[in-house]
Amino acid sequence: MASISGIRSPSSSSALNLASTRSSFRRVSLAFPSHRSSRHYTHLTTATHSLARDTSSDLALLKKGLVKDPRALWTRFVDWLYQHKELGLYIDVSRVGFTDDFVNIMEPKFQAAFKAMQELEKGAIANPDEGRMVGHYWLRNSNLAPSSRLKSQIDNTLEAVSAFADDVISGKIKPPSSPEGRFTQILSVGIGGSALGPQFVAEALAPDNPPLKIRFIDNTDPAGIDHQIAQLGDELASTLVIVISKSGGTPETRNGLLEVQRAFREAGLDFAKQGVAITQENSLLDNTARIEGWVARFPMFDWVGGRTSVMSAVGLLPAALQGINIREMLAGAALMDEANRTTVVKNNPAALLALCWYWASDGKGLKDMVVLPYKDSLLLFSRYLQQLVMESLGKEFDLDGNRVNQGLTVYGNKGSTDQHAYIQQLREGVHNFFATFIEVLRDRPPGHDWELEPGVTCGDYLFGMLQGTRAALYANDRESITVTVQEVTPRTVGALIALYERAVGIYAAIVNINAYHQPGVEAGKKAAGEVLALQKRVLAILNEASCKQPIEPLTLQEVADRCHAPEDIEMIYKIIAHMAANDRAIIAEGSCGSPRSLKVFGGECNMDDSYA
Ligand SMILES: O=P(O)(O)OC[C@H]1O[C@H](O)[C@H](O)[C@@H](O)[C@@H]1O
Repeated sequence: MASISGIRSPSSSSALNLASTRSSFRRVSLAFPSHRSSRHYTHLTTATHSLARDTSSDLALLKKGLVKDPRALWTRFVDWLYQHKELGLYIDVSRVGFTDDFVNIMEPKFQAAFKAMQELEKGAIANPDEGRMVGHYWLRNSNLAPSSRLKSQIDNTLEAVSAFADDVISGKIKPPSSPEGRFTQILSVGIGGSALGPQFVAEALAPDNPPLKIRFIDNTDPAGIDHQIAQLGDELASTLVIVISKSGGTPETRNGLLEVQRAFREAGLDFAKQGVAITQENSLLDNTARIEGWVARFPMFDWVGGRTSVMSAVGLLPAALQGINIREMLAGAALMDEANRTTVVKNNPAALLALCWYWASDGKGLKDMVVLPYKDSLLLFSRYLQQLVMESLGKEFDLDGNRVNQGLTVYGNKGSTDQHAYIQQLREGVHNFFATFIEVLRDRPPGHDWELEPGVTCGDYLFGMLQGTRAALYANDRESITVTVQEVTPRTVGALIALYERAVGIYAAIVNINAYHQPGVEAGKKAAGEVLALQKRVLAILNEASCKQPIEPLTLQEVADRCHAPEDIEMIYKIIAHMAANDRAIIAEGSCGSPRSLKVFGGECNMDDSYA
């Protein structure tokens, strides 16, 4: 059957192959100058013909772009509004322009995705490349765990985390040499999934005066580490250091630990009496903590990925120590998981998000997701989602081995702050995004509000800014989702995390990728290792040169030749520039601005340095 532009559409109806549908979309769209209207048009064109529907009214609608008539929009709003009563959470997808036909086309894909999620929850090897189960949903409902052994691991860990936190807060477990007689600070050392969840939860939920305050070392930046340690000052003596690493071998985390241990030594403190490890059993970190006799060790499980580990000891222990109700967080997540098990797309909150993501980004990440919480405490949500979404969905190959270069870019900060930064471009500039507003209805705890002008509170302004931005973006054909919660509580934060975890899982199933591995991360790590190995050779050559009488400054080419790595001369230049800036290489002649002029030797004469 022919579409209106004369291009043939895919023929089957419910079994419609979205990949071929997409290629038809693309060809059809060439006929239309406006990207927005062409895309709407093409979706409908293919859909309506393949499903043999009456298209006339929809076509007229699509030619006009998004629904703009206020009454029609209200109807769309009411028709599609999702509400989770118990959580007090709403999702409004009315400002995303998907059509009913698109929903119908996607239905089989969603049913397959729901099935995949059911299998995953039953313990299937949902991460085939790594041969692993994917069990973060069991963490908030251990009855779902596929064996009693796993269930008791979850339950026991939760008990142990709660008991340990209680004992630390009450002072039963205390640091050996603190005048305060109890722990007052947490220093969390970890990176990626071993930092982002705890950081988000702390920012969102820590009370103003928590029993223990938290700081993070989440990088191998020496100045950043020094800053955290300096800020602790004398309180280092009452700091509980939690080292978090699933693998137990991440270099940045190891470096953070070594730096902190050095600070403890310099302060005359016994690190082991203040150290806690969260890691997989028998990892390097686990063995170190066991041998050195750290205060406590908590397990991470093979079947929980770093980016979904916030409901394991990784997120729960730091949260509990800050006085955050972790059982409520788990309850919120469990309620959301339950809602996400329905197989009716319209009633499934995570599926609704996945549907919008697919529509807005053509199922290929062609548009970015801008996440805008209008609440300061949710500032880190977009940073948290960056790893959850981009490490899960950003994949080169699909499950069948086809090169797909999938992904969905996430960024954002908070409203209304961003209104004074980049909303200008969102409203009027390059149209390469869709927005997600996170709205929090409760402005302040009851009884604290006041009107800063007649009839208007500070929170009314924030509300007005959100609604105004949403409307202004939509008026310029920029689509948005709005997720609304009553308050930022452990329950709603747990629910939000669970919502996005599931949306990522469903979306990944729809686009047929493995959301649970991260092969791309290894390339950078491997290359970093090679750089450090080369650096050791460069250092040995330079130090040897500095031992000569007289000292023998070398050109970059000479260094490269002596390292037997002439092809690495650019990297050798960068290594030397970095070492020179840190007084470990001496520039005898020339400058880094003209690399060929450089002559260098080592910062110290050390003939013991060897290189292979
Ligand atoms: O928890 P760790 O094993 O130290 O891993 C920390 C992070 O490292 C990696 O680079 C992975 O890509 C992340 O998914 C992970 O969260």
